[in-house]
Amino acid sequence: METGSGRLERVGWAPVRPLAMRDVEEPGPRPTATSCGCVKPALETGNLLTEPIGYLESCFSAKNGTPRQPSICSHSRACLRIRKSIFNNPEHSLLGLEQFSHVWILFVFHKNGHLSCKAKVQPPRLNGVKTGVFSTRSPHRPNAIGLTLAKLEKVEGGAIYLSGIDMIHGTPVLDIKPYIADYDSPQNLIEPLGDFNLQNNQCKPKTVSHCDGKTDSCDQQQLSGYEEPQLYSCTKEKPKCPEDRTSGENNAKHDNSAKIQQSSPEPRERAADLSEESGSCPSPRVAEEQSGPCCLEKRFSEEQADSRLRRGEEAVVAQGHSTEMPPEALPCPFKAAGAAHRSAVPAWVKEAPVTTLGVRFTPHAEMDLEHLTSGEPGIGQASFKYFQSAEEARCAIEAVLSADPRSVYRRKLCQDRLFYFTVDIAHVTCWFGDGFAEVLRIKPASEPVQMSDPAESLVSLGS
Ligand SMILES: C[S@@+](CC[C@H](N)C(=O)[O-])C[C@H]1O[C@@H](n2cnc3c(N)ncnc32)[C@H](O)[C@@H]1O
Repeated sequence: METGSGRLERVGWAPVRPLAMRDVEEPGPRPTATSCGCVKPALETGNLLTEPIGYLESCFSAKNGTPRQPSICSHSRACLRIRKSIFNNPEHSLLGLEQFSHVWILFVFHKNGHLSCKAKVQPPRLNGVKTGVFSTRSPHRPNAIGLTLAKLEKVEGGAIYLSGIDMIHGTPVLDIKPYIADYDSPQNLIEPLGDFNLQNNQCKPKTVSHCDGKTDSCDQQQLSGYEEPQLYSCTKEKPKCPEDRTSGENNAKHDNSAKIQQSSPEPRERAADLSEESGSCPSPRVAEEQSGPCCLEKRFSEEQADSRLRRGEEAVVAQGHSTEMPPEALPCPFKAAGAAHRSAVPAWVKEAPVTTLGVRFTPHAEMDLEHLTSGEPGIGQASFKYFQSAEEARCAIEAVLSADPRSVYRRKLCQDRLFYFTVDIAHVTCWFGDGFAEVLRIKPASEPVQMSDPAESLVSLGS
């Protein structure tokens, strides 16, 4: 349940379970129960009373249409102001952070409504098939804590500006940590462990090829043999790469001699959509090959950066298994390989049955987008708060839609229904056809997004 401040009630407090059960199951110091049945916060017991360091100002106002992973939409932007109640001088807490290109953001899925106690979830990428919650990036988890690797655009005073995010406006942020490739990314890439057979709901272990070398050429070799999933198909010429401009704008940051992590990741169009699906679960469909063109040409260096990000992401999901195969029957890649440096993901992460969609805009929608940018009479003086151009807005809309943001339920049972989402000041109406999404209208969002923390306010990230 949510509190007035937008936080889940149980955040900071241990799940309310009978003490007798805890006595049996959990060794270690016993928490003390209060009269209300809560457990006293104590580091020793892991019952941490959290206090958000800030509330995110995001270009996504609601869950609908928010990317399922940060890598889906590099144009998605946000700002986080450190609250004065946390540190007297919030800017002091951010000293040195500007030397990093990427940061981990730990946050609360505050709009989940309640904490989840379901051990199995249905990631949209599995199209209705269930798997264990801890093998997914589902927002519905026992402690409702999210983890996102975001690009750090700039640090200004007591605020950080981010891009490549998948959190909604008002998200309570618990912590920021620098991304350090040497610590956070396993050095070697190996192939997916097995084929996730959706028809039989079984995992066929695959011959795993290991690369023990640490050179880029080795990585490259492996990657070149790897089929990239395509996440979006542009209908127009490729726009100017925003990262190019951003890096120019952030010269001061990049010129800093202390900044050494050139190998840091560049979250891009690739996405491991491991989030949970809410709604009903129709029967799984037979796996299909992913198809469709990918218009995002990448520079070689970006490819390398992407590969590093992939390795970082891949480390998150360690073992592939279906819900019907006992986990103990499957090989553990880390133990089997006897190497701590390797990461692996189940095949369903990379070869999901969910197709990447082509995205198109009707002439009407194209006109709407122009109006939105120019702030023409009758439309109002709309101007983007987060996007730096109409082209960025278009790219973000395309990226969101090409990853098919619909729930499995909608995908299967409400195919002809209109789909709405708001990004920045654009309220987008679209529909989905076979293998594509079409944007019908883009109108100014009627209501400004409300902050969870009333002390905070919207800022323009374009400045
Ligand atoms: C699948 S989760 C992944 C988040 C993070 N990258 C992770 O792995 O923990 C991302 C989805 O969570 C939902 N979401 C984002 N912010 C949220 C919030 N504050 N409360 C509830 N749901 C949120 C959106 O629907 C978004 O598509």
